[in-house]
Amino acid sequence: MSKQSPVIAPSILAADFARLGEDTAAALAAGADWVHFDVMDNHYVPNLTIGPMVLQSLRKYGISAPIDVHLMVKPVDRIVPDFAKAGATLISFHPEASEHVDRTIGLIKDSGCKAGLVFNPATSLDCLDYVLDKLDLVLIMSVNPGFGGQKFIPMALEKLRRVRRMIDERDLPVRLEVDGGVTAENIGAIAAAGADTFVAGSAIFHAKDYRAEIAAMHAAIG
Ligand SMILES: O=C(CO)[C@H](O)[C@H](O)COP(=O)(O)O
Repeated sequence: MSKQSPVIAPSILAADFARLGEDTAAALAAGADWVHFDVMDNHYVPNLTIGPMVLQSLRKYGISAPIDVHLMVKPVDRIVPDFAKAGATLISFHPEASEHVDRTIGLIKDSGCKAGLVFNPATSLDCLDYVLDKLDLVLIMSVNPGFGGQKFIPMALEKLRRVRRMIDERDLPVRLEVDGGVTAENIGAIAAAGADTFVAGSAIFHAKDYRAEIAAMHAAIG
C-alpha cells in the first residue's frame, strides 16, 4: 500500500496545560487532523505528564478528532484498558517497555483501539518483521523520548526509508509516523523519506498563528 494522505498531529505536550481543551480545539480548528497525546511516567522516560483522566476530560470538552496516545510508560499492559475507556483512538507503545509485544498489540486491539509500535533513535527495527501486519501505525522517534522542543535527529530519515520499504513491499495499510523536532522547514524531507503522519509540538503550539504553521507544513509536504 503506498503512502496514505498526510496527517498532522499536534503534540499537546507543547500546549498550555492550564487551558488544554481550548488550545487543543484551536489547533484542530486551524487544520490539524489528530491530537497526539504524550504519556510519560518518570520511569521509562525522565518526565511526568498526563494520563487517562485528562484524555477523558478532552473528550468531555468536545474533542472528537482521533486521539493518538503515545505511551512512554513501563509496564504497558495494565494502563491500556484505562486509555481505551477514556476515549483513545490509537495507542502506541515501545517494544522494550512491553514483556510481550505481540500480546500487548492484541490487548490494544481487543480494547477497541488501533495499535502502534514506537522506535527510539537507537532502537533496532528487528521485531517489526514479526508484527508489522498486525499494526495500524509505526512511529519513528526523531528525538530521544521524554521532552518536547528537541532538535530533529537526521538518522531518523534512514529509518523512515527502511520502514516505508517494508510497508510498501508487504502492501500494508500501516501509517508511518514521525515524532520529534518536526517543523515546516524539515517536514518536506521527512515526507520524502516516507512518513505520512507528522507529530509536531513546539512548532505548532509555540507559533503565533497555528493555521499559518499547519498550512506551511501541508505546503512543504506537497
Ligand atoms: O514524544 C515527544 C517527546 O518524547 C514529543 O511528542 C515530541 O518531542 C514532539 O515535540 P516537539 O515537536 O516539540 O519536538
